[in-house]
Amino acid sequence: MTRVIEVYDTTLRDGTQAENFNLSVEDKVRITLALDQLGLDFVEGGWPGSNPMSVDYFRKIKQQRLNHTLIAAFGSTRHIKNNAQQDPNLQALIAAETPAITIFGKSWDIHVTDALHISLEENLEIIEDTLFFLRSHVDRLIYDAEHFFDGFKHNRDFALATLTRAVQGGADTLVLCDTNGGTLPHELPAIIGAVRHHLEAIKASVRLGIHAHNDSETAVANSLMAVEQGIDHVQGTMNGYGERCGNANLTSILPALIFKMKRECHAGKNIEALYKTSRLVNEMANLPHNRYQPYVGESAFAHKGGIHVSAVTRNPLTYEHIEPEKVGNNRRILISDQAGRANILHKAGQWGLHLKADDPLLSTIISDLKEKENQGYKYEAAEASFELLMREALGLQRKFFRVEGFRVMNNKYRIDKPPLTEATIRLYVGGHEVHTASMGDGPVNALDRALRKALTRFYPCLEEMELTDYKVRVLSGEHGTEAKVRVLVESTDGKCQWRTVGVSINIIEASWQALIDSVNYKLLKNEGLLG
Ligand SMILES: CC(=O)SCCNC(=O)CCNC(=O)[C@H](O)C(C)(C)COP(=O)(O)OP(=O)(O)OC[C@H]1O[C@@H](n2cnc3c(N)ncnc32)[C@H](O)[C@@H]1OP(=O)(O)O
Ligand SMILES: CC(=O)C(=O)O
Repeated sequence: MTRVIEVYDTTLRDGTQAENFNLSVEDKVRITLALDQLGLDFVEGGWPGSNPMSVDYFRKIKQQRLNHTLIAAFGSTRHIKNNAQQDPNLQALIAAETPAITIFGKSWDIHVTDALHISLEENLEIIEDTLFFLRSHVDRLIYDAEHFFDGFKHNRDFALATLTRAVQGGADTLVLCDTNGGTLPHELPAIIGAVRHHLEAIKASVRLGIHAHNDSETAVANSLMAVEQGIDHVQGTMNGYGERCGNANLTSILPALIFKMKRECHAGKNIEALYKTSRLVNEMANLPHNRYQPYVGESAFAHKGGIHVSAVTRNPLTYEHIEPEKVGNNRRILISDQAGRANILHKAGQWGLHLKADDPLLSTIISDLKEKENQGYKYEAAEASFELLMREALGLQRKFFRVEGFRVMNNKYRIDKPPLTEATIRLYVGGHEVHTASMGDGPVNALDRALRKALTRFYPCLEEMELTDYKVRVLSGEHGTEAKVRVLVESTDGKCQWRTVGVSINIIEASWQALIDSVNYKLLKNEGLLG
């Protein structure tokens, strides 16, 4: 009989051992609540013997109502100098008052002799009596057999003996850890088979688990292979954070278990929350979301090549391994020089523009797009500019204003003072000539201000708009300061965001193009002309 797979998250403990991945106590509590919503069985909150923050977390999480998740506190076997009752680490674990405790111990003989400087027999003793001491204090007692796979390969009898002693100490779950992440999937069946055989021989009735690190980039594959071999407790972290190259990534493991291997696990009940939970973890850690991440990355279901888009719009199965909505993600169609008719028709439909497959303007739009991309424009990240380009081609662009010219002056009047920048603009709105000037922190800021000053009395909605990001990319390094630049501008009006692009050998001209597109887009939006 196959058992329900237990999923154990260690983002808050092993995840925070990753470089640059740091969480406050409040972040940890928020992530715990989200993981509970997702339906994970365990959340390992930290090592209470390690730092006051972990202690604080265990105190605060007790005040929260969790629907399903059991909180686990983590620590090592007792120190050789202490007996279990007096070991400060074990005392801290009990004080955390969690329903589960996870203890890691050494399985690899060189760790015992070279890292702990104790004998193999002493290591067996500290495993057994640590677990024995903790047994009565918790519902679930989990033993992480650190470096189990390496230990097994070097000294099989000793590695197996550590498991025997963990069982004798009262562990209900034995987790085989690939701590250095060097094991490959094909090695697992023989090792797990030997462990199962050993446990049967000693008549142990325990769950077997896996905890894989990603140093060979096989942590997810190893975890899934372990499940194939009958393991029914899987540890990992959200987005794969963890010491060095990370841990097994639960955002890949969960959908694979549920949708592909058809295994039952509680997290399956709310798997459509996977995408937002994965993003929440990154937001809490103030890290960018990896757009290429399987299942939960923004590009995981983004189609760029014309051939792909054509097929996917006819039947998504042609280029998608699962439906994006199943994990809370969505399909995206990209616009670039690799687009074909299907990409353009899809965007036209999305934006409410009437364009038929046999309309000759379709070819005009595609050739305009490819010519512009060849000049350096990139519409993938600036769809608002492409929508304007399409409207222009379809004769749907409104002329809100006509610019006659602009001038930007940068005056470094004293070498020890910041420069003063001023922009002037001359434009027409209907029959009115408008001539404005504005100072700014820099040329783009001065232009932006002068443009709004000129237009706001005709179009007050521009007051709601602000530029939120500005990126410049040099397109060819061959001509030094004469190289072309691409400017990407991100704008918002508090309700939505849009991105526009400009390209020129002059950075101010490129910025101006992106700025003008952004303003035009906002004006169209305000008139309800956007789809
Ligand atoms: C595989 C893993 O990821 S395990 C988790 C690793 N995570 C961390 O290390 C983060 C939290 N760690 C910490 O805050 C600190 O390392 C502490 C509080 C645990 C220990 O700090 P310190 O007492 O200063 O020791 P230090 O950090 O140098 O660690 C080495 C000590 O741990 C002992 N130790 C290491 N593993 C074990 C173990 N499984 N069982 C018992 N003792 C152990 C070593 O024997 C050594 O003690 P010694 O110097 O008396 O021989
Ligand atoms: C326990 C653990 O984190 C490891 O062995 O990698």
